[in-house]
Amino acid sequence: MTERPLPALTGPVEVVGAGLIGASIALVCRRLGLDVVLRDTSAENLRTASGLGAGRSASSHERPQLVVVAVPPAAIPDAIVAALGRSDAVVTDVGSVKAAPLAAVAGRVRPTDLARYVGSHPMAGSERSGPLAASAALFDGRPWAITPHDVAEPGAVGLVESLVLECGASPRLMAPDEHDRAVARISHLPHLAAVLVAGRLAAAPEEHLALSGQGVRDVTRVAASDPALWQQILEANAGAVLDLLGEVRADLDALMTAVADDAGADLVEILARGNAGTAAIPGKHGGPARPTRSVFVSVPDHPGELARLFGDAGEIGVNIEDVHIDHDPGRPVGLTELVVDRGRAEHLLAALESRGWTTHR
Ligand SMILES: NC(=O)C1=CN([C@@H]2O[C@H](COP(=O)(O)OP(=O)(O)OC[C@H]3O[C@@H](n4cnc5c(N)ncnc54)[C@H](O)[C@@H]3O)[C@@H](O)[C@H]2O)C=CC1
Ligand SMILES: O=C(O)C(=O)Cc1ccc(O)cc1
Repeated sequence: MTERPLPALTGPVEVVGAGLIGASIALVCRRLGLDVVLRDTSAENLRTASGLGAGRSASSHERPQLVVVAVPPAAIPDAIVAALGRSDAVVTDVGSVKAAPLAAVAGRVRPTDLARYVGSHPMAGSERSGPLAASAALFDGRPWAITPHDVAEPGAVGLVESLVLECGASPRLMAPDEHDRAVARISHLPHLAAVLVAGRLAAAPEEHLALSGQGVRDVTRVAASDPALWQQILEANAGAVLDLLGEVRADLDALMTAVADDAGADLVEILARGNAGTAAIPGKHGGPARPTRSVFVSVPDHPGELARLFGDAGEIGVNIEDVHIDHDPGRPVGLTELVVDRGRAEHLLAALESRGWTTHR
């Protein structure tokens, strides 16, 4: 991303908040052989994260090179201020919103200390929380925003960039305000859309739910996330989220009119805008979106079968872009969706069938 040499991440790295994101970063740092120091207000999460090999409990006299604040959004400003006061380390946070915490910190620390703080935000995670959901592979190939403020030290920005690269992620430098508008669009609004759709399901008749397929699962997955976390995220980014919700409200009115009036052309235009939106999402590694197609394969519920399927796809020479497994515990097979390059899908289907796999077209 930049031409200048980046400062090496040598540790110790201190992680404040050893939950999903914090423990995942800690696991990466441990894998690099760095000394990792953990802090958490939950003794249980601290014990679990240490037990998973994410690091050791902090003592009273740590001298970290880098502190990563990974606590819930509402606790972030206090935790950054405390970290800046405890040592002379570079401090970053991984919070989902950047401008409001920065303003809160800037009002409470000296400019020389503020210079050591650089916000960041990994665009990776899950609907699960806590250290048991952590993984050193969480950030592989994902974008990770770095949001320097005007007086941030270049060396501090560089060290955060080094962390991002060591985590296997792709650093994207941007201003905090711009970041917040971006995540309102690509994360917070999608989350709320998922919540609204999922909200129609909780009290739905069982025979309706029994027909659920992959579509409803795709659209609602993130709605399973922790409501307390999301309440804090939305509160911190209310302005940008409200702007988009206003646009969606207008779209919803237009959609209702088009459906009610049987206005086919208007409806097609609205649906086509959805096509354009999905096509605009870049490919996984930041390149242009490549058209993909899903190939569905029945996989027997035996150890090693999934590995055999992946092995066969590899021998057939087709790269798997993404995978979803729909496993019904009551049945001896799982349905596996392999997302592959659209131009290679037919070849994969035919080759898998010739190797004895049951596919679904
Ligand atoms: N969940 C996700 O997918 C993503 C979350 N984030 C951000 O990362 C941060 C952490 O989120 P998760 O790891 O998902 O949450 P989590 O709930 O898994 O972990 C948070 C941890 O912080 C601890 N904690 C709470 N208050 C604390 C305090 N004052 N001092 C020290 N420890 C404290 C909790 O005990 C818990 O272990 C949040 O700010 C969130 O916005 C960023 C990207 C993705
Ligand atoms: O699970 C997913 O796909 C997510 O999108 C998780 C997520 C949650 C919060 C963030 O700030 C960033 C990513």
